[in-house]
Amino acid sequence: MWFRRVPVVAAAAVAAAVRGYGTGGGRRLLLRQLFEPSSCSYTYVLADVSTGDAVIIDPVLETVPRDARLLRELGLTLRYAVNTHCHADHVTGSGALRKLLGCRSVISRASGARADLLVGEGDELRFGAFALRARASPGHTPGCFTWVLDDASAAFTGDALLIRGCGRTDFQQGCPRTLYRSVHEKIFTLPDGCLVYPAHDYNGQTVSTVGEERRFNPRLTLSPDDFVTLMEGLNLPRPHLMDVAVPANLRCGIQDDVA
Ligand SMILES: N[C@@H](CCC(=O)N[C@@H](CSS)C(=O)NCC(=O)O)C(=O)O
Repeated sequence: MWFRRVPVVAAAAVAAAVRGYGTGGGRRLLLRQLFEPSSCSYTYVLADVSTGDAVIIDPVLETVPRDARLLRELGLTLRYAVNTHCHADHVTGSGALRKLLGCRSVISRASGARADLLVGEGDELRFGAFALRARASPGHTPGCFTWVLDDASAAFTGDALLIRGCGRTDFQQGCPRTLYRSVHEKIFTLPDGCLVYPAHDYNGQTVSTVGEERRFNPRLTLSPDDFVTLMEGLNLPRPHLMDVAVPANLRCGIQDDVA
């Protein structure tokens, strides 16, 4: 709720206000960034160190064995397997993780995909003393969501905002004008120091900050009209797995045929 239409000037105050959520007991967060090389995808594991409750963001089918092993080794209980959106370049691992570990799969209602939990703006996922809150950030797809840690110290931006880039807008009902508005209104309104963790990187970068992207992102620092022109002229090749990935991901987390 507190995230809705936060003006830039109020962002620091908002961050301070929400630090009260579960921080009194000296909570400790575990955060792991994991990489899948064939699609250059990042998967994130977040957990409350004290309780062992965990969330995984954007798992990839091929790396489910690795991720499940890590969760088991660390003694974590996976509560949610979250998809920031219906990916077009790889099959989600949320269905396989659900089968293996009994977690609940999550995606936005606006994605049109199936999952155990369909979320909307302001919804939150709690894990131990922590929570992730959902901010709709459509444009790459209509169902894209950015998940923000409750103290606004980190944002998992999916394909809406990449490091010095952004998601393409030329398929899956993508819209450059919508993406521009999403990033400016829903991500760039977070505190400068908020860490930006994207779903992909193609240049070996791992993490950025809201302040850095607001200043240096070569696409999102353009005017809205110039951004639209740039995005409409990208002419990128289609992701090679698109025809397999999109139908599989629309069955996100509840497919019986993907082990
Ligand atoms: N070559 C890859 C697909 C690369 C790609 O299109 N990436 C997407 C995100 S995954 S749909 C994107 O938005 N890229 C933005 C950009 O500017 O490159 C493959 O074949 O899988």
